[in-house]
Amino acid sequence: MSSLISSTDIQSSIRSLRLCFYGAGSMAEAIVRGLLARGLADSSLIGMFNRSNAQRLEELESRYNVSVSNVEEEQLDMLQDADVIFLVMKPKDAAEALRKLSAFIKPNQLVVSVIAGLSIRTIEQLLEQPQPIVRTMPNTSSTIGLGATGISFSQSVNDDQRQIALAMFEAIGMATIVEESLLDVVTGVSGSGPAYIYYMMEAMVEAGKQLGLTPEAAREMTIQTVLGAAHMVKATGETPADLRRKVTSPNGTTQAALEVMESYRFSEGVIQAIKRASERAAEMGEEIERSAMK
Ligand SMILES: NC(=O)C1=CN([C@@H]2O[C@H](COP(=O)(O)OP(=O)(O)OC[C@H]3O[C@@H](n4cnc5c(N)ncnc54)[C@H](OP(=O)(O)O)[C@@H]3O)[C@@H](O)[C@H]2O)C=CC1
Ligand SMILES: O=C(O)[C@@H]1CCC=N1
Repeated sequence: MSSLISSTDIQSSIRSLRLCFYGAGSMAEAIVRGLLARGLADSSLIGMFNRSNAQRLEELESRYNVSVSNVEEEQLDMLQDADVIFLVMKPKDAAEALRKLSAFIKPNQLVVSVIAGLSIRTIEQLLEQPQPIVRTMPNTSSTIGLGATGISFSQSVNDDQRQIALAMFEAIGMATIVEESLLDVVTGVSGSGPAYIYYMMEAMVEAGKQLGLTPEAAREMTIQTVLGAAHMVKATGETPADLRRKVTSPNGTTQAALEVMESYRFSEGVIQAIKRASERAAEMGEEIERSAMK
């Protein structure tokens, strides 16, 4: 693969790559949908398979025109023929999947993992050979091109492969290269992050309904408020704290609301939640590492 890329036509180079998605759940779909929507992949070169859910494969085939298979030999062909293999199964299924892959993976095949907690070292252990590995932590907003992805590389990833990986994740949102040791933090902040915002939105909609808004009005007002707030931070370049102060009139409604939030230790709760998510990512990585030793 190293001869494929010049910096000027990286996008067309990526389009010529054969991609295999080992796992066909939410995250695999988010990446495929994002890459296709941005014209950065050719559906005829994408293969996807899962463990047992045939109906899910039919859905993906009809939605994206990708190749799918529930036949083991065909799945092995997809893996063997791929330039890039995406590991998109749950952490608990990773060790078994990687052991299977170790039997035939070739040194030039790029492995891209999105699995929370799973370290490059454990992937290498399970593959039992040096391999170019890109460890990432994206999020589901990649589906609409607004993902946020942290990326780390194994030592054997060459410059072309770095560019390929970076361009793929930049095409489906923003991507930042971080030290591998920080990927668990990225998981806590942005990997799980969309769920925190949805959780907040659920509560805002519920409050609106309880206070008499129709469900539709509560939902629409909440969506626009979150969208507007995120855009304001980005468009103005001001800090969230400054923008918050501009909403908060002395002794007004916002101050009253924020005081209630603080009495429930809202900020502290969010900080502790993100620390716990990141700690949990490390625990999940250790669990896979232990099963790799067996
Ligand atoms: N969801 C999210 O927001 C994010 C998830 N991640 C990471 O992405 C990974 C996938 O998560 P997500 O997409 O949510 O999970 P899903 O449960 O939606 O999908 C997992 C997929 O893996 C398949 N699978 C499991 N074992 C095997 C196997 N041995 N061979 C082939 N396919 C297999 C499952 O098949 P079947 O259904 O047939 O069992 C399913 O298609 C996780 O490791 C997670 O940490 C990272 C960032 C964000
Ligand atoms: O909840 C999880 O474990 C995965 C990782 C990041 C988002 N979802």
